[in-house]
Amino acid sequence: MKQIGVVGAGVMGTGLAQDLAAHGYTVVLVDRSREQLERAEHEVVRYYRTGRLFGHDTDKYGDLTQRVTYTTEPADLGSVEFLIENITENWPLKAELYPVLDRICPPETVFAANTSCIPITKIASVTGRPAAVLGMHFMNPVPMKSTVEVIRGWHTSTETLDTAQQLLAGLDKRGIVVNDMPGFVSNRVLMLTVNEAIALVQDGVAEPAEIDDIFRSCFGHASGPLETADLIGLDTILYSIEGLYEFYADPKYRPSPLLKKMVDAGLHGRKSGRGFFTYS
Ligand SMILES: NC(=O)c1ccc[n+]([C@@H]2O[C@H](COP(=O)([O-])OP(=O)(O)OC[C@H]3O[C@@H](n4cnc5c(N)ncnc54)[C@H](O)[C@@H]3O)[C@@H](O)[C@H]2O)c1
Repeated sequence: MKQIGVVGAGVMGTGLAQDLAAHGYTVVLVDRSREQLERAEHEVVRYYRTGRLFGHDTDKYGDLTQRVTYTTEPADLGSVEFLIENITENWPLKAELYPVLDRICPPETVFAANTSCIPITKIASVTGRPAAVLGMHFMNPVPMKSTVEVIRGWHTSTETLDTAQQLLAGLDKRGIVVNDMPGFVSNRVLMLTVNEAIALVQDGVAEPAEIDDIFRSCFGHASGPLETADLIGLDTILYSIEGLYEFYADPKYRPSPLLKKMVDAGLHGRKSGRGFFTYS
C-alpha cells in the first residue's frame, strides 16, 4: 500500500498528510476549499522543517513535501488504495460525499472514516462497499499520537480491519478495535465531560484555567477538558455533541448554550486563534 487518499484538509487531514508522507506514503489531499489546501501545504512544509525538533525523523524517506498532491478534484482519487475521510463533522455533508467517492475509487479501496461521533454503519450505508468501510478515529495532533480508535461497523470485514492495522503499523501506530455506536468509546465519554466543563464556565463556578488545572493537577490528566476542546475545535465539539443528542435522542447530550454562543461568535478554539484560551 503506497498511495493514500485523504479527504478534508483541516486540522485532521493536514496532520494525516504530514504523518503519512513522513512514513513514505504518497498522499492525494483533497479539499473543496483552495484556501484550506494552501494552509495545509504551508503546515506540511513547516512540519518537514521543524518535525525533527520533536524527535520525528521527517527525512527518513527524503523530502516528504514532494509526496503530497493538493487538489480540489475528488476525481484525482481514482487510483488510491486506501482513503481516509476527514471532512467537517456534519452528516448531510458526509452523506453527499461518500457516494461520489464510491463512484471514483476502485471497488477494493478501503474507506476509513475519521469521524468523532457519526456511526460507521450509517456511513457505510450510503456506499456500495459496506464491508470495506470502517472507522479510524485518529487523535490530534496526528503525528504525535501513537494510538488510534478503530471502529468495526456492522458489515466491516476482517480483511478491511487487517488492511487498516497494516496501515497503522506503517505509521508506527497501534489500533484498538471497538464496535460501532455513535461517539464510539472515546467521544461518548469525552464530549459529555467537555460539555459539562463548558456548563461550569457558563454557571460561573470556575474560570477555564481553574477547571483545567483541577483535571491536570488533581487527576494527573495530560490536559484539561477546555484546552482539549480548543485543540479539537469548538465547532467540531458542537457538531459532535449535537450528533450524539440526535442519534441517542437522550437529553444528557444537550449542548451547552455557551458552546453554541461561542461557535456563533467565531471562537472556534486554537484554529481560529481564540476559544477558552487565546493563541498567537
Ligand atoms: N479536530 C479533532 O481533534 C478531531 C479528532 C478526531 C477526529 N476528528 C474528525 O475529523 C473530521 C475533520 O475534523 P477537523 O477538525 O479536521 O475539521 P476542520 O473543520 O478543521 O476541517 C474540515 C475540512 O473539511 C473540508 N470539507 C468540508 N466538506 C468537504 C467536502 N465535501 N469535500 C472536501 N472537503 C470538505 C473543509 O473545507 C475543511 O477544510 C471530523 O469528522 C471530526 O469529527 C476531529
